[in-house]
Amino acid sequence: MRILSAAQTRQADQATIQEEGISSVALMERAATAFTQWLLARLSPTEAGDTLIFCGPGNNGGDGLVIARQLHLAGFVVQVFGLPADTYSADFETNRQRLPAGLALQTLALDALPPIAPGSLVVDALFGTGLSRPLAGLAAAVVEHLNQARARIVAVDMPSGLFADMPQPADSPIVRARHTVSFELPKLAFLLPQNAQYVGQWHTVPIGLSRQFQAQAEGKLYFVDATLLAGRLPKRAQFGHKGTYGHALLLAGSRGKIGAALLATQACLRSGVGLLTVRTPAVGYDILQTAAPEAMALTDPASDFISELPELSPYSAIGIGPGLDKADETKLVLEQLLRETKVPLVVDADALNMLRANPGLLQLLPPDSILTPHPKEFERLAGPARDDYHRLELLREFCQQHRCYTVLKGAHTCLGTPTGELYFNSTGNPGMATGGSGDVLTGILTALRAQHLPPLDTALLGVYAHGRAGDLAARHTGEAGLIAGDLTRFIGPALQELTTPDAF
Ligand SMILES: NC(=O)C1=CN([C@@H]2O[C@H](COP(=O)(O)OP(=O)(O)OC[C@H]3O[C@@H](n4cnc5c(N)ncnc54)[C@H](O)[C@@H]3O)[C@@H](O)[C@H]2O)[C@@H](O)CC1
Ligand SMILES: Nc1ncnc2c1ncn2[C@@H]1O[C@H](COP(=O)(O)OP(=O)(O)O)[C@@H](O)[C@H]1O
Ligand SMILES: [K+]
Repeated sequence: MRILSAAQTRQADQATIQEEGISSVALMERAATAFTQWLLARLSPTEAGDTLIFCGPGNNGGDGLVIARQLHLAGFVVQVFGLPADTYSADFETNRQRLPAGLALQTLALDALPPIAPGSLVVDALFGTGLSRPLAGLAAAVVEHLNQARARIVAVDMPSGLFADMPQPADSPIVRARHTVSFELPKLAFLLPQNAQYVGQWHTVPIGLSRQFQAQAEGKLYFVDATLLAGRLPKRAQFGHKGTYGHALLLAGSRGKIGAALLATQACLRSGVGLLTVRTPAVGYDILQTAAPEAMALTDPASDFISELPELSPYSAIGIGPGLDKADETKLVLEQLLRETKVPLVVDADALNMLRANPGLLQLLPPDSILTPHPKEFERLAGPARDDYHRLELLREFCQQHRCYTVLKGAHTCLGTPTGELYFNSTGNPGMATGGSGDVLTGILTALRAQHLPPLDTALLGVYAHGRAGDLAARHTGEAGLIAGDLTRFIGPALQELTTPDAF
C-alpha cells in the first residue's frame, strides 16, 4: 500500500473522478457512506446516544454533512454544527442543501459552544487533508471544547488540526480522537508515536481510489501489508535439501545473556534455514546444545564473551549482536568480521553500539547489510532527532550514506533502504515490548538472508512475519503474558501465510 502526501491525496481524488467519470460530490457521498457504514457496524442508535457532528468549511465538513444526513436517517439522534466561513467548498454547499428538513446546520459561535454530555458520540469533520496551517481562533476553541468534553470522538479522515505528512508547532490545537477513520490509505502522521495521542486507533475504509494513480504516484513511502509481500517468499522446492536453504552463522551471547543467543537461534531455526552454527562464549555450550540441539555450537575459547572470529567460508549469511558483551576482544571480532565477510550481515543490539563507538567501523559495513536498531540505538548511530519526522529524515540519510537497510524498530517498525524508500510495518502488538523480541527478529532476518533472499525481501518479510508471529502468539497468551520465546513458536505459521503457493 502506498502512503500519499496531502497533495497527492487531492490528486488521487481528482484522478478517481476523471477515470470513473463521476462528480466530486458523488465521490464525497461514497467516502462519507464508507465512514457511516463503519460506524453503523459498531454502534446502534441507542449505543451511540447523543450524536454531535462538527463540520468545517471544506470537503471534510462536506463529508460531515453527508454523515449527519445518513445517521439521522438511520435513527441516530443527530445535531450538526458548522464553522462560520466566508466561503464553503461547492460540495459542502450541495450537501448543506441535501440536509433533511428535521436536521438544521447550526452555526458555531465562540460564546455559545454547544454543551456535550459525557459519553456523547462526536464526529469530527472540521478539517482533513486540506489543513494549511495550525488552527487558531474559533476553530481552535472548538477543538479545545471537544477535547475537554468526555465524549467518544471519531475523526473523519484526520483528527482536525493534525497535518497529514509533516510536523507542526508543539502547542497546535488538535482533536484527540478515540478512532480515526481514514479514506483508502493511512496517512504518514498515523504511523508516528508522537501523533498517537490525537489519532487514537486508526482504520481505513475503501473508497475506490484510482489504482493507477496509487501505482504511479511519486514518493517513497509504503505501508507493508500482505499484498505488498505477495510473491516475495518462494515455496520450498520439492527436491530441496539442507544445502538449498543456506548455512547461517550467529555470533551472540555472553555470560548472563546466553538467553539472547538462544532466542535468536530458535528464531533462525524456525525461519527455514538449512543449517545453523552458533558462536557463543564457552559458558553457552551446554545451554545451547541442550536447548537447541538442531543448531551446531561452535564455542569460543573465552569463557564469558566472544574473543575470536571463526573461519567464515561455510556461511551464506551472518548475524551478530544479540546478547554480546562490549569487551574489547569482541569489538575486535566485529571489526575483523566487517573486514573479512564476503556474505551479508545482520547487525543488532550491542554490535550496533560498538559500531557507533568506533565511527571508522561504520565505513567498513558491507553494502546491503541489515541493521536493526531500536530508536535509542539508532540515535547513537545517527544522532538525536528533533521529532519523529526528523528521525525519518535521519533514517533515510543514514541508509543512503552507508548503503544499508535499517530496520528502525517500534510499533510501526520502519525499514529504510539505500535508495531512500521507507516501509512501515503493519503487524505486531504492544505485547512484543518485552526483552528478547529483538533477538528473535535478528534470528529471522539471518535465516532469510542465508536462504539467498534479496535484502529488501528479507527485511520486509522478516519484520512482517515477526510482528505477525507476535499477533498469533498474543491470541494464546494475551499481550501482557507474551514473552519473546512465544514468538518463535509462531514464526512458522506466519511465514506459511506469506508463502507463494504453486500456480496451477
Ligand atoms: N476531494 C475529494 O473529492 C474528496 C475529499 N474528501 C474529503 O475532503 C477532505 C479534504 O477537503 P479539503 O481539501 O476541502 O480540505 P479540508 O476540508 O480539510 O479543509 C480545507 C478548508 O479549510 C480551510 N483551512 C485550512 N486550514 C485552515 C486553518 N488552519 N484554519 C482555518 N481554515 C483552514 C481552507 O481554506 C478550506 O476552506 C478530506 O480530508 C476528505 O475528508 C472525501 O470526501 C473524499 C473525496
Ligand atoms: N508496541 C509495539 N507494537 C508492535 N511491535 C512492537 C511494539 N513494541 C515493541 N515491538 C517490537 O518488538 C521488538 C523489540 O525489539 P528490541 O527493542 O530490540 O527488544 P530487545 O532488545 O529486548 O530484544 C521490535 O521488533 C519491535 O518492533
Ligand atoms: K476531521
